[in-house]
Amino acid sequence: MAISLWKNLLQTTRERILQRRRVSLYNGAHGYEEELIKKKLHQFDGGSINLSKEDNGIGILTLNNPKLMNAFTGTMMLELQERVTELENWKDGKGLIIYGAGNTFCSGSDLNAVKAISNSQDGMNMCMFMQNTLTRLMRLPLISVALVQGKAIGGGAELTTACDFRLMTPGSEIRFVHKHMGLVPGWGGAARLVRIVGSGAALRLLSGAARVDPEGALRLGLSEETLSSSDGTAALEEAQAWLSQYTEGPASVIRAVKKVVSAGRELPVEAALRTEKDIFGTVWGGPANLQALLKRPKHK
Ligand SMILES: CC[C@H](C(=O)O)C(=O)SCCNC(=O)CCNC(=O)[C@H](O)C(C)(C)COP(=O)(O)OP(=O)(O)OC[C@H]1O[C@@H](n2cnc3c(N)ncnc32)[C@H](O)[C@@H]1OP(=O)(O)O
Repeated sequence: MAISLWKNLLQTTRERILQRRRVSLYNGAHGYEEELIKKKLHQFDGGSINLSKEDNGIGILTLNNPKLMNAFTGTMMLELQERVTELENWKDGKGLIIYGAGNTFCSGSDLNAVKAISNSQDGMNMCMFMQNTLTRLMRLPLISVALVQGKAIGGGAELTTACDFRLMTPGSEIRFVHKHMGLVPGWGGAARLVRIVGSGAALRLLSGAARVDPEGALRLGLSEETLSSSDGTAALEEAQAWLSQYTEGPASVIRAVKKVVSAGRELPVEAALRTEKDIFGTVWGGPANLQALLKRPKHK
């Protein structure tokens, strides 16, 4: 009993060390004054970001502003940051599904708010806030899925790229409309899209502002699967079933798997190898490893 407690304490300590290595993308040195930005965003209210943490370790995050096609108001951006903090502290979490209310994903920033913060400094501040938040979302030690129903437009398209996977329903579309707004992605969507589909396809999607349907997304590697149902509840159940095949197993192991892949995805190879070593150290001789050694499973 004492050994098991000691090992859990050791694992938690190691996790805290690894977690401390994560730093915010932007800080004061970049002119990022978070409290000022939050005060500004608070002026634009409406909608909500809801989170349900299921017993199976999968979180369901709902973009809830259906009257405006789930466009992000300022307060929804603040709530997204709060939910990401909750998810960072959810130690039993293994997976995450992000979807929109009303059978549609998200149509980007609330254009009413965008008009009010159209000066460069406010725009840059919103950009830094959302890049910070979506980078933390991307780095969660949970396997994440964007369930795209209806439309993922502009910032909504960018939000899908902050997830590990995208699942689309029949008739849905992902569209980076930024060019038509006289913009480029600002929530980190360009940097992530290049890593998902390659620079050539990313350049075509951004410069062409093309609609990407489920078949096109499969061809590009932007979507993993086209679900059979576009109905909200059925599509969410399908997405949960799809994700469950990857989150089955001890949370400590699933979270470690996501961490080593995140390291491989983002770090130079030697830093990735050292991080992999550190994460390996948190599971080697851990409860799941010792139990497996006792069972001696045959991997037929
Ligand atoms: C870095 C990210 C970037 C930024 O922050 O600058 C952005 O994301 S900019 C915003 C990019 N998004 C858009 O430009 C989307 C604009 N909306 C549309 O193109 C359409 O609404 C569409 C294709 C999403 C859906 O079209 P549909 O015909 O199915 O529905 P409606 O257009 O009638 O929309 C219903 C209702 O929602 C309002 N709406 C939709 N999107 C937004 C939005 N982004 N901001 C504010 N309001 C939005 C739309 O105006 C309708 O309301 P109504 O009162 O009936 O006019």
